[in-house]
Amino acid sequence: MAVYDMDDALSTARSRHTATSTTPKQPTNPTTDSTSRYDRPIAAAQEDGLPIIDISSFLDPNSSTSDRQTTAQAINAACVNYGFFYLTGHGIPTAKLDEIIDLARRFFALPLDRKNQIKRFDAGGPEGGDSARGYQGLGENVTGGLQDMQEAIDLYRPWNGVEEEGDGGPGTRKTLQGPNLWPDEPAELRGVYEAYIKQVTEVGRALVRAMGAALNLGPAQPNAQRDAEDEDVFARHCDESFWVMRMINYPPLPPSAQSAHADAQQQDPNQFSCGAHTDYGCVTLLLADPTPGALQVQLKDGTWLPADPVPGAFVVNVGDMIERWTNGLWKSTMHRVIHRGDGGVHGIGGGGRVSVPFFFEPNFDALVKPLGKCVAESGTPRIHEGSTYGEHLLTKVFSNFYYSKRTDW
Ligand SMILES: O=C(O)CCC(=O)C(=O)O
Ligand SMILES: [Fe+2]
Repeated sequence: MAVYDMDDALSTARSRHTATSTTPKQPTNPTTDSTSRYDRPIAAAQEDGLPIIDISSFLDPNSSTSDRQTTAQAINAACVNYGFFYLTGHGIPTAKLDEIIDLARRFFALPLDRKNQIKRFDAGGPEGGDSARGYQGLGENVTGGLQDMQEAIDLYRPWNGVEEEGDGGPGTRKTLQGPNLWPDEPAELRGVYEAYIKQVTEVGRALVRAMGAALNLGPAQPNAQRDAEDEDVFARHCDESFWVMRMINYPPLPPSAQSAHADAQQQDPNQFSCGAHTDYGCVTLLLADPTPGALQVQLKDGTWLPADPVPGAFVVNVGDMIERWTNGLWKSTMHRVIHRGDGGVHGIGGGGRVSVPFFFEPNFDALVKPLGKCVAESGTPRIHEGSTYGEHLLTKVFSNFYYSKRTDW
């Protein structure tokens, strides 16, 4: 990563965060023609689930142009209608995916003091934390101001820029500039995950190439400029992807205080395993255990569709940066997780649901602004003046953690 002025990025991020936190949120996926054009796709998803897309033609250098076009068209339809789809043909064996889930589950089954050996600490503090990497216990993650019922390890692309001294003086760090904190146990976790990150990064690269083709941006010219608006524009801006990977365990949500005495089925509507949100970056490749009914995706009519796992497939969604690049032609769709524990118990961990999302993101210093062709096609003014992915990420890191823990969990 190129040298990056962290202080500038941080102060821009802080002011953006303050400015946006008071702005009412736009309705999800507004469309001018939501009663006609989108009726059928909504009904289709409600009956058949989200579309399934095979990405193999963008991973195979010998695939035919027509196979790639078919895939690209399917991606465009899925992104216009839902912003979510299942991805197959990625080439990562199902046994490897199962191992990733199993290793995460084994980590979460450890006693809390062992998990806290890789605890996330605030940047600038004496523990050398960077506010982002490491283990966070139940209730530390916050979405929309509410605590999520989850524990997680957060890993990021290693920081390749200059490492500056944190605000607390020598030995302290700036936000995101620390090393990843890998657990010692299970001993094989780190090696297996590092190999997986390489594989899933290749899938992310193929996916953003397919997305450029899906938008019909036209073939890349040899020696094209980084910001040339051709079908490789996303791939160039993600060539040093500042990826994020989370290992998450969601214990079943507890019954609310009132419902414990009244109707046990009735649950606190303000409690979420992960509150409704959009993802920050480019594309998310979500791997989850087989628990049904946990992840829900908001359709354009406002209803919530369960996105249950399909064996061997990733659940993919586009994030805020793709929405910005496409000037809203493809929306970064709201989703949430509600795991009540009635879907059965999976191995160790007492009914916890485990997922491992991989966020394939733009480069930290990638300047993301609406593409001219998408602005013209959307027929609406530019939705954003443009800023770096790093600035956007920092606003999210600041709004994501809860510093005074609830004690009733
Ligand atoms: O665990 C899941 O199913 C989704 C997690 C998620 O949406 C996220 O971490 O952004
Ligand atoms: Fe998400």
